[in-house]
Amino acid sequence: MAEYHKRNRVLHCTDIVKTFSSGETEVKALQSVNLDVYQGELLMLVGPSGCGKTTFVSVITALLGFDSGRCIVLGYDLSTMSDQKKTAWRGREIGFVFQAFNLIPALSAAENTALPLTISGINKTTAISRAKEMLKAVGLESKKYVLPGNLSGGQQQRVAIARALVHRPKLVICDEPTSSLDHESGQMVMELLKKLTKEHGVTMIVVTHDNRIYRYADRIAHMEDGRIIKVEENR
Ligand SMILES: Nc1ncnc2c1ncn2[C@@H]1O[C@H](COP(=O)(O)OP(=O)(O)OP(=O)(O)O)[C@@H](O)[C@H]1O
Repeated sequence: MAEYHKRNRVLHCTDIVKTFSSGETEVKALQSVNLDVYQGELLMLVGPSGCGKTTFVSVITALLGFDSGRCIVLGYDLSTMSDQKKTAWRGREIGFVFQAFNLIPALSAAENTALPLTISGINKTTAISRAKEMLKAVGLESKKYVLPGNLSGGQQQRVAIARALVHRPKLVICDEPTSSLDHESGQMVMELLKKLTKEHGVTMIVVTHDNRIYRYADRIAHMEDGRIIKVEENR
């Protein structure tokens, strides 16, 4: 039995449709997406290029609107929220990890990690102290004063993970977190994401093409042509 809590639904999407139009052309990026995601699980979203993965994670984090369907995320019905509420909600409840770590070169690991807190108005001393705790959780306590350029790719991604989690979001979206890493660093990053999911009760949705990391998923949602065609339990 998986360790996540099937009763606590973090995401509930039904019949999500999203069409992009430019001039005469229309692209049905999401045709009718249905998906439930539960608290504390690591769900991987996989599928061929262009099948709609980025569009879907943009919709569920309220970065992109949708045409029809229902999308409840962490108890919020996204179709009824104002843009201002969406921005505040996203900053508070969601963390993002990207393929390109997007660290600021002139800031130390601790300062980079602290950014979401300082941006939200928390004073610098408190922010740095919480950032250091988070760096400890990702195994980088000794690198807290080091600049990103002096860290390996795997270490930079661990700083990016610390930054994504420092404000204690309930949902973390990881977009190809291992694809710019070598095999060993990729496995370490996935071990870490899995551990943080279980220890902090956070829910992770990992978009990936990297089948070497599928074994870290609790479930794998397969997407094709704007639909989720299959969700597998990973035993
Ligand atoms: N802003 C946009 N305007 C027009 N079409 C778009 C836009 N964004 C995405 N699309 C189209 O929507 C479809 C789904 O794209 P999406 O980026 O969600 O796929 P993906 O599965 O994330 O692909 P990849 O794995 O290559 O990142 C594609 O046909 C894409 O060309």
